[in-house]
Amino acid sequence: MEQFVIEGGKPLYGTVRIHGAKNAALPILAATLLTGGIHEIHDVPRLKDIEVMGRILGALGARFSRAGTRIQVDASTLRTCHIPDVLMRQMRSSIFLMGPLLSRLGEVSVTRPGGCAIGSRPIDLHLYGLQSLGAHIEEKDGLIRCSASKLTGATIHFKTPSVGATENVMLAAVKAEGTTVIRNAAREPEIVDLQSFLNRMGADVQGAGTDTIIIHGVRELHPASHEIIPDRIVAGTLAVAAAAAGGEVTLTNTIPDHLRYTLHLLNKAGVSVSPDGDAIRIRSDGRHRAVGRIETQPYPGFPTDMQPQMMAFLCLADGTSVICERIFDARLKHVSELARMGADLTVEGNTVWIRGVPHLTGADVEATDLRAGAALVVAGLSARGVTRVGGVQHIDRGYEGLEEMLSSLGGRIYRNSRSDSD
Ligand SMILES: CC(=O)N[C@H]1[C@@H](OP(=O)(O)OP(=O)(O)OC[C@H]2O[C@@H](n3ccc(=O)[nH]c3=O)[C@H](O)[C@@H]2O)O[C@H](CO)[C@@H](O)[C@@H]1O
Ligand SMILES: C=C(OP(=O)(O)O)C(=O)O
Repeated sequence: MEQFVIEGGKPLYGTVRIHGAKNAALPILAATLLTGGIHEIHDVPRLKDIEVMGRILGALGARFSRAGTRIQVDASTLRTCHIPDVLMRQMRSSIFLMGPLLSRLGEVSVTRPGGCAIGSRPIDLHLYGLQSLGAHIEEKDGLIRCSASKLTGATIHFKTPSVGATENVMLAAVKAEGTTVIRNAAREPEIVDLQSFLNRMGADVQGAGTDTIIIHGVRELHPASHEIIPDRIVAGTLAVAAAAAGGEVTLTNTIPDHLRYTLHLLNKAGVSVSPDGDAIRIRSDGRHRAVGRIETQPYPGFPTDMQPQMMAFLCLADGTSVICERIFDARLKHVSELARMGADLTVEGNTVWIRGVPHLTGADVEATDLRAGAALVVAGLSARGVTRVGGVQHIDRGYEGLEEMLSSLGGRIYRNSRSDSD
């Protein structure tokens, strides 16, 4: 098992380019199954989840190849509609394959997806959406079989906005007969990116980024070329790391508007934030103030995927901040790890009171999921002494070479193999 070893207390200086977004790339790669021919996707990060998606596409019969940050997929040779359980379990995004397989082959069989252990994460909205388009769904002995002789457009009203369910329905509906309307759709930028890719393939999708998406079914799609949007969570994590450790960092290849809420909070805490075109400059002396009460919300609200990192930052703020996690029911596992580093945190239900302390102290901590791991890295960079963060495999799901990006900014962080006796 690997760990990050971090010598904290060093300010960060320099410029770093933000890679493409995992959460945009994954549904777009799933979309390549909708038709045969060679698709070309650019700026796809090298991440564990992308590798798993490649393995799934390969297991389904598609050809998947990477050259640098460009991925080519050709699904002309798609030969099965079954995804083995061992692959389904490796990430949440395996569920995105349901929509395209149903559309292309008229059937799909999967088991429940895996993903970060951050809550119960049901799939009822995915199944409701596909059923509304005419799919017959049966779940028996852990296997979900979904079939449809024909998909027909429908109006789908989600009881809560779900990023994944919105994307799955878009993927299934682009070739359905007639018009599909998704109401109370999720509005995340990654959904807008999926819409752009689908429209490049010849689909007719409008409204992504609002709560109503309208999809007019088309008969044919064709392969397309597309560049993935920058990862707003990676950018947000580096911004928060620079704010916590102090220094001056410029992030390039960003869409500052996608980070609006995170940047607003940093500003409120007294950090200097200057967006300039596709760049964002963060300047901080490492001292900042509490931000009051914040709640995670669907986009454009404060993102749950930034909650742990923001909490790590606020541990060092002057005063008390309160964070309420409203999207996932078990996304506070970093709290006990931050406490090992001297953070003063009190949890009640899904709400955490964060009383700022003058400094954190290096400790041995464990990443239990992707963003919890990122939060511990942020804490380690700003702590006094040495922090060892275990569970690096979770961090590798969402950050390409996080330690290299931070080292290039002067952070003292390196990857180490850990033996059980350590
Ligand atoms: C690959 C990807 O894009 N992952 C992101 C996606 O996950 P994901 O798409 O899984 O998250 P959702 O937007 O679906 O989840 C939002 C809420 O809806 C609930 N829900 C979801 C589906 C369902 O069928 N039933 C149901 O009740 C969830 O439990 C949660 O409370 O959006 C999350 C919320 O922004 C992010 O944290 C994840 O990083
Ligand atoms: C929770 C996340 O990912 P996933 O939905 O793939 O588990 C995340 O990116 O923070």
